[in-house]
Amino acid sequence: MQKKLPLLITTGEPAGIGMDIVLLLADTGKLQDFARPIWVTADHTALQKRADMLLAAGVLRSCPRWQTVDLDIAADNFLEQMPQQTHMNTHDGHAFILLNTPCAQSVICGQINTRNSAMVAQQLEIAHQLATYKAIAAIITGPLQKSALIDADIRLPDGTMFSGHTEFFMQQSGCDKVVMMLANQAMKVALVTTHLALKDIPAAITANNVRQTVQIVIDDMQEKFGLMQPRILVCGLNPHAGEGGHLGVEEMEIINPVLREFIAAEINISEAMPADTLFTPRHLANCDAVIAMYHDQGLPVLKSHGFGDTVNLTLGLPYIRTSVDHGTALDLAGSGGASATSLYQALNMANEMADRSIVSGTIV
Ligand SMILES: NC(=O)c1ccc[n+]([C@@H]2O[C@H](COP(=O)([O-])OP(=O)(O)OC[C@H]3O[C@@H](n4cnc5c(N)ncnc54)[C@H](O)[C@@H]3O)[C@@H](O)[C@H]2O)c1
Ligand SMILES: N[C@H](C(=O)O)[C@H](O)COP(=O)(O)O
Repeated sequence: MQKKLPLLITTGEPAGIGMDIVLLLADTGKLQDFARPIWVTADHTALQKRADMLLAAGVLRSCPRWQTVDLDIAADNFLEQMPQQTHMNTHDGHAFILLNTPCAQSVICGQINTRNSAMVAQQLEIAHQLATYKAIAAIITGPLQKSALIDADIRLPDGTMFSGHTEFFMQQSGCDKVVMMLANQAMKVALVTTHLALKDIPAAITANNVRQTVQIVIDDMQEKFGLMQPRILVCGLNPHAGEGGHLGVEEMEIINPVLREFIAAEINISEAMPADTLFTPRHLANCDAVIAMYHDQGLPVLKSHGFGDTVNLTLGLPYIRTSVDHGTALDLAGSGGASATSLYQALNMANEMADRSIVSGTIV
């Protein structure tokens, strides 16, 4: 039988709860639910220290066992070495394989230290390289502190400000466009724009952006969720979807002409709808995905229906990437108060997508 490739978890900001939630799932045996090796990127020393804290807090029953691999990321043959590691799995008593990504300075819970931000970025680089090389089935990201990477002057590959995992993986993969989607039991919400200041959003609502977003949502609802004829509802940008042009013209001039192209092609999609009433049970009952124009139009509604139980995923990438729905929760790091449910859901979704996908003839 073909071996299944690993799921890779990046723990993100070391002062936050990324390591805590991995340890919590390891302690309860839930990392074994996926019948795949689990690889984790983190600093070995910081992880051990966090485990000790959680043990002392009484939230871990025992210290999870893991096997540490010291990576020589700078080595030319870094990627060639990695597939040989796939024989290491979770059946030998280890909860996971730790790909050690050392911090520059020791980690203090809840205290951002921008000297450790390069290590956060390095985790993303490793994840991208392993996914591109098809050494892993999927990337599952823990939370990072965007402001820390910005303050450390860590930039996206195109030299612009670091704004999130979504933009990082998009640029590293050479994609022109990807789509942020968050999903829970209540709904799936995809965004036309991601991490943009409110004042910059209208200019980003172009016909091309709307068209690319819709197409990626259709393609990935089919490929990643197995929904061959997805039913999609689309929010307008303005109050009351522009009120016939009296409260904004983006719906009439940009959004609806694009949506009519898809309707003419017999795609089950709405024209722009007033966002205030779109998210009501009557509409949601008859739709597979909502497309919102911007971050805080869609995500607050979705998170109010299941924060902590939601998965963030990136559509349109050449590999599978899911994520937790929450941030670094600096206030909870090391306390045992963090919930690991979103990480579990993100692992579960990535695993299901990997089981469904066939990459280069290899079942991942
Ligand atoms: N996936 C990601 O990398 C990601 C996602 C969202 C936010 N962020 C970043 O996180 C940082 C902090 O953002 P924020 O304060 O707005 O959001 P946050 O999610 O870190 O915290 C919001 C509130 O929710 C609580 N909380 C968060 N996760 C929890 C968990 N697993 N269990 C229990 N309670 C939890 C926190 O204690 C806090 O009270 C920002 O830099 C933001 O950009 C990262
Ligand atoms: N908007 C995301 C959320 O609410 O979960 C969060 O900022 C993370 O984004 P990235 O996955 O791009 O880092």
